[in-house]
Amino acid sequence: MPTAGTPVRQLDPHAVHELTEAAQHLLLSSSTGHGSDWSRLMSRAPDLAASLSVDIRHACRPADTPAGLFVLRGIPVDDTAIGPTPGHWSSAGSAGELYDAVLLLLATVMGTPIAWEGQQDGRFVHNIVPSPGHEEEQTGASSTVLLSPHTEDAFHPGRAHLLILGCMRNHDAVATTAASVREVDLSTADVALLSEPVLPILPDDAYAEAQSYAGTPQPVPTLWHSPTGLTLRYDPAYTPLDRASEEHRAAYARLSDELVRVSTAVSLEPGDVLVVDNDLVVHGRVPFKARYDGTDRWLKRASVRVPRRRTRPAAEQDEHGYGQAAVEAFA
Ligand SMILES: O=C(O)CCC(=O)C(=O)O
Ligand SMILES: [Fe+2]
Repeated sequence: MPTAGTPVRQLDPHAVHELTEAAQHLLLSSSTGHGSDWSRLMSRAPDLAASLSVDIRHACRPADTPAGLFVLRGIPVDDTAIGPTPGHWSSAGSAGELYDAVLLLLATVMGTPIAWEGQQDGRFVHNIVPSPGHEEEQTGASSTVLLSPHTEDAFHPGRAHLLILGCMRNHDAVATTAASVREVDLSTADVALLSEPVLPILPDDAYAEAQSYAGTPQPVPTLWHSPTGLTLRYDPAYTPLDRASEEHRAAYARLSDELVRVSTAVSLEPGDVLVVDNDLVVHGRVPFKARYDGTDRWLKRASVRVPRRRTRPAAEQDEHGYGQAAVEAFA
């Protein structure tokens, strides 16, 4: 069970049936005989998503509490049928592709799915699995370290508005952590300091190519007021804090402490779909010991842009994004 306090939106059996039928239809109509043609599949997703019932659309409405997240529950996962957990994203192939299609449909109801050429081969649905040799990284492939709270793809102006994590398997109940900026208690002075563009956010280890980008990293604000309230862009593991003044660092540390204070742990169960507002909520993961025997924790991840959402500072339009481009589905 997710920790008490996480809003859970239960899908009824009828909605689940409808969703899985639509996902199966999407896969069948995009089958090439040896896998799925994902560009064909993506092009068919909008019509199918638009035909889904009001129950599903209602379940996909924006997060409506300051926690900025919710869990969709009720989708069954057959632990045997999905096969072993892949040892690395690059060997996942079509493993669990029914759930890729389910996540893409949900993502399409919520907005426009995005992918990154420089990450997981440009796939729209990523496989998050612990991988040998990556145990201590600050990426989804790690395990033994705390994956510290972060905004997803914080280095980039095209980052997702919503992050969707679908659970395939989680035998050890390893928790995802989440903390909302709308729940922190910070002084007006600290908010003002952290609203100044002082520090850049560098590309994370999942983006090898962006890390060798030759341009100068551009400083960005950590906090700002958007029309809906306080909003953040935060990834301390990739922020060169030593470039800031002592005063700025102290304010940043107070924000970090507050995010820890309000943090919740969400232990996803198979079939759970966690939807996180990436403008309000930072997420991470507690440390765990990988099994590396085919029964490891396995999540699917999709990223969504919400058309016409105006939560980002105008100055972001001038950022170079370290040469990376977010690829929008149906563009
Ligand atoms: O493993 C998790 O629960 C979250 C990993 C993560 O940060 C991500 O998938 O973006
Ligand atoms: Fe993440």
